[in-house]
Amino acid sequence: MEKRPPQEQRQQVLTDIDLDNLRATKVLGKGAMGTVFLAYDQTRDPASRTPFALKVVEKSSLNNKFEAERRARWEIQVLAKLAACNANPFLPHLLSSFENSDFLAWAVPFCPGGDLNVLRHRQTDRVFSPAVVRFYLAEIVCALEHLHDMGIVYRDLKPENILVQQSGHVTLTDFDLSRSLTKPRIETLLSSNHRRYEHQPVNAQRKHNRRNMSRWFPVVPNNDKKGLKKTNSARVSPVGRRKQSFVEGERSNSFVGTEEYVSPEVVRGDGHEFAVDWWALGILSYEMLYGTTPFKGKNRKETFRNVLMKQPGFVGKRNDLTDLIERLLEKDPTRRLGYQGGAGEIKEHVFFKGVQWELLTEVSRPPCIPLRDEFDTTGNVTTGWLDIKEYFQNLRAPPSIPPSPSYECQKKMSFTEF
Ligand SMILES: Nc1ncnc2c1ncn2[C@@H]1O[C@H](COP(=O)(O)OP(=O)(O)OP(=O)(O)O)[C@@H](O)[C@H]1O
Repeated sequence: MEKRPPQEQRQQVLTDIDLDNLRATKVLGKGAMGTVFLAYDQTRDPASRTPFALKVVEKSSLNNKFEAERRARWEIQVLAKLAACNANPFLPHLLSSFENSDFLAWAVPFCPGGDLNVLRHRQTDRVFSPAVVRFYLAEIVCALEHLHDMGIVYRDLKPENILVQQSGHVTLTDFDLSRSLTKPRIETLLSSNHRRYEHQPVNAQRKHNRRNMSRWFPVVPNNDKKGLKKTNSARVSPVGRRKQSFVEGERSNSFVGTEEYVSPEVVRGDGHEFAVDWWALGILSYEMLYGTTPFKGKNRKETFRNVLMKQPGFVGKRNDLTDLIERLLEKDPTRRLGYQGGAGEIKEHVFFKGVQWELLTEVSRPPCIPLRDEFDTTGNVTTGWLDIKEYFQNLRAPPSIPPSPSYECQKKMSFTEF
């Protein structure tokens, strides 16, 4: 009889994986690029006690093979870096990877709680209380801070990419859109014009790209007339980025990421950097609070126009959270909270007053603790085994939709220790 694993997943180390030695129990999700399985390593873990998430990309199924493979390899690289730097508790890390002529696959810790979009839809009124928003935002700020310190812009922050771990703490997923701001790139940028954005017409602003380079170099004024080479770095390959949605609230992923989360500087086609993540944090905070994003229009054009022109609307009395949102949704990236002082500036906002940043993982009662539904009450694995290679052979049939995860949600939370 296979027994139920302990509540907290043990620290996993998978040195090598081979698809032939893995057993999958179900499909956890499907993205544009790959399929994510709940898997076990039969050789090292014959009792199937230590599940992990295995993302598998079938090379022949990729529309834009070169670009998609590049993105997959980049994601593996980011996850490997995260593993090497002793993983942040709110970021995943690479457990192992595998490649042959047909597949690219990599393993990361399993998050049984699904994503924040699913979780929000399970709440009364489909919104989180400000205390819950604070809990999750604090962890996400720490995750983004860690990535930015590594020189990586995440560029795909949205509830669907925030997963709930067994412990109830969150972790980011999906790094294929992320991008490194490398030193040579920064040097190139330094030779450009650093005039501050003024409130100018969009076309004029387009000429004044800028980056925050103070993290690596002191920002010095430079009179070089040549403008920055425009980066269309948020653009992704024509590979569709539509993510399978398991609940209401599905939204489309476009050539610039997810439309409702795209920042004004990206819409304008200006170069962009870390501040795009702080913009997305503002959209995320708004959606967690109100259950909708602030600039959503009837179509992409209207959404983008709203992103550029419209101010976010707030219901009811203004408070610390609405102030934070407003400051993150500053259209001019150079005036946006986090632009000058990075995550530190956001952590100091009054909404986070009292948060003990070093003790976030010590918070014993996160808002929701997922139930391990792949195990029945007697501790047996409830689902059958799935042959991964066979799954891809049969892929012509539509993928099955995984059930929503189960949660034990606390009715009331105490944030006194938080
Ligand atoms: N570690 C994990 N634990 C549990 N489920 C996961 C994990 N990683 C991914 N998933 C599930 O698989 C889905 C797809 O994963 P992911 O977003 O990484 O794939 P993708 O192909 O990169 O998607 P996209 O089209 O957004 O690029 C996620 O939305 C999530 O539901």
